Amino acid sequence: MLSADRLWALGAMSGTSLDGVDAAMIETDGEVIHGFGPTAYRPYTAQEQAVLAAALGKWPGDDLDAAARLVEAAHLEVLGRFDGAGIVGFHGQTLTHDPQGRGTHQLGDGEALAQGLGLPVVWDFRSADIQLGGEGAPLAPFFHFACAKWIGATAPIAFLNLGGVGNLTWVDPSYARPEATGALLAFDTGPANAPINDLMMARRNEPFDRDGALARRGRVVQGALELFLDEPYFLRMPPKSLDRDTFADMIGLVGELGDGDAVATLTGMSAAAVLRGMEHCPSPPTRLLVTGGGRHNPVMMDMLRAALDCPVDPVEAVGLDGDMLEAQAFAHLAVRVARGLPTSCASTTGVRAAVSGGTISRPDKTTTARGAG
Ligand SMILES: Nc1ncnc2c1ncn2[C@@H]1O[C@H](COP(=O)(O)OP(=O)(O)OP(=O)(O)O)[C@@H](O)[C@H]1O
Ligand SMILES: CC(=O)N[C@H]1[C@@H]2OC[C@@H](O2)[C@@H](O)[C@@H]1O[C@H](C)C(=O)O
Repeated sequence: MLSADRLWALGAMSGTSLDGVDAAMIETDGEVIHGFGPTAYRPYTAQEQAVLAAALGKWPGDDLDAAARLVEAAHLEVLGRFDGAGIVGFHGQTLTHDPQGRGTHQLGDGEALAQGLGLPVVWDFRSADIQLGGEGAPLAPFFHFACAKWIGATAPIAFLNLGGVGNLTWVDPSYARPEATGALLAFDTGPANAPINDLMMARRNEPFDRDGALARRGRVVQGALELFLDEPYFLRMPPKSLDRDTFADMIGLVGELGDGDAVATLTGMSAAAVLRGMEHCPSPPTRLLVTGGGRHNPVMMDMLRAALDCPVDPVEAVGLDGDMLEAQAFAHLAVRVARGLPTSCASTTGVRAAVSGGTISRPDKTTTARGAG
């Protein structure tokens, strides 16, 4: 067991958009956030992105070494820029997420990172949760709970991450601990930016619809939107989670449309998935705080604002950093794992009992797999 006291922790996230590695330091005891530190970003080159994209969904498989070494090297480079961290939370790059089938796999060896950085590294955050019947995702909600406390929220609020996939966390900050029954409800809402990015790349050789410029010129085609909303996923009660490409077929729904209408409709689908998700909140949140790259898309944000009664703001409105929240989350979770505190519970992943996931690898080569309830 590592020190139970607060410490500076370094977290890294390589998200489903495959754009690069976000890294951030926070001071935390795993319960209370004491401060936010420096951040860094290491984009993947186009060549690296192609290697990672080719590896998506290929786990389990035996041809993943080049992709794994690439992920480790990128992380070593960006994490090596920081000083003063006592522990590292390393998420890795999700290749496969299939909780009811193949399991979940985040590419990259935390043991290699521990040796390379000379620091304890917590990794493989999701497997223990799945072994106990959970979805293994989302895991940021326990950090969202700490963020709600940090910003002084006194009434229920919700955090929405608009990454490649969308995920929503409803938080009641009146509870003392995140695993308390009633404190949290979390789940993946649906696709967010991934289908938009894929369509932009396929049709225009551009990585994303910057500022929603193309969507703004198109219109949402209702028939395609309704077909999309017929997906059984939206009827499932949370907790529930998605792989990046679970909804890849939705691009077919807009296949006959011109570029503007196609992107507008995909943007409308992502927003509509969030709106469906909001109906699951135990009570209407007083505010929706949006993190992840989609908060930069004014078309998607306006669609949410038009349909919701509560204010919808980027997390910067409360002093948080929407590009780094997930990296900070895995720093915070690393400290929770080191302290044996839970990182998920029934209302965030559907796990049978609150569980402390993750494996701790130390530079002296000792490794501890957690997973105790
Ligand atoms: N200015 C912008 N206009 C429109 N979309 C944007 C803008 N900036 C970022 N995005 C979108 O946000 C995406 C990146 O979001 P983010 O970094 O949150 O994803 P991620 O962390 O990889 O995903 P996940 O949270 O699913 O793991 C980009 O690929 C793009 O689609
Ligand atoms: C399996 C996996 O990597 N899931 C990601 C993905 O990206 C967004 C959404 O889908 C969420 O479930 C999760 O990431 C965040 C960090 C989470 O675990 O909270």
